[in-house]
Amino acid sequence: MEPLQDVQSQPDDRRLPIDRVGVKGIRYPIVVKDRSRGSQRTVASINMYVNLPHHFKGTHMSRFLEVLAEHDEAISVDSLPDLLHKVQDRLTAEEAHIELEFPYFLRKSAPVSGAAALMDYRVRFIGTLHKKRYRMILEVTVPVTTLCPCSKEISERGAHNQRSHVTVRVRFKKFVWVEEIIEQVESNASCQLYPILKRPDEKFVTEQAYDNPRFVEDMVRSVAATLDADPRISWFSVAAENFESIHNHSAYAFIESSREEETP
Ligand SMILES: Nc1nc2c(ncn2[C@@H]2O[C@H](COP(=O)(O)OP(=O)(O)OP(=O)(O)O)[C@@H](O)[C@H]2O)c(=O)[nH]1
Repeated sequence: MEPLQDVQSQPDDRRLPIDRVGVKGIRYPIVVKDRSRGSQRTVASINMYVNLPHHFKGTHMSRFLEVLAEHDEAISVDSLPDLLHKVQDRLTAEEAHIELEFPYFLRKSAPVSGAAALMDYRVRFIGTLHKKRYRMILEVTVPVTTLCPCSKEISERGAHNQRSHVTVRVRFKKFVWVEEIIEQVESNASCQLYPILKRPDEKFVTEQAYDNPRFVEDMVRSVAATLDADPRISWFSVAAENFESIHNHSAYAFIESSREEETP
């Protein structure tokens, strides 16, 4: 058989380097640290990219999957730096990026009945290796209940409330558990969510939300204050989106750490 053309390796004369090129949406089994059970198996959607200098026509996409396939133990936060190094080497790139997004499951017991089941949280690990500089962001999105302080204040009866998503991103110098971020967000909400609620539980969460009204601004300020006080955290951002029950749009607030992103 005639040797096959290696189009990707051909030159390109447009003098336009590409910041990120690679593969998106690979579904792959991973193992993540679980504070109560040691580890948890889940399935991630993985994106892998490298930079591409202007003089190359294309990157070698099969090599990203080869790096994954050759990684014979489960992929975890600990293996992220090694994976990034392997991608950088195999693709002879200056910069490599790996993003893992996956459901993280926590067993939660209802506040009164104790009825327990698993609840999922969206977690992302976003790793970058630029030359020899490794940086990683842990992102956790926590769904909670918020009840509106204004609605409660001005209404004779009840107050509008809704499910909200609070998305926390952190860079850390010392390990931070996913569970810690979840707890920080849930403890600052009008009320946390539960997979199972019997009637006594439903009464409890209804009244707890009413007793703890929170604007979207309250959510981001109280979570930001907690993260800012944590010496392990070198940078953070907090975004809160209330899926308002009285509008066909959301309320939204965002705070980013005033600290410079310290180089690890
Ligand atoms: N760069 C690039 N590759 C693509 C594109 N569309 C498909 N491909 C991939 O091209 C790959 C084959 O190219 P390479 O990965 O270089 O395969 P190869 O040349 O046989 O392998 P190497 O010898 O390791 O380079 C296939 O896995 C396709 O998925 C595209 O738009 N850009």
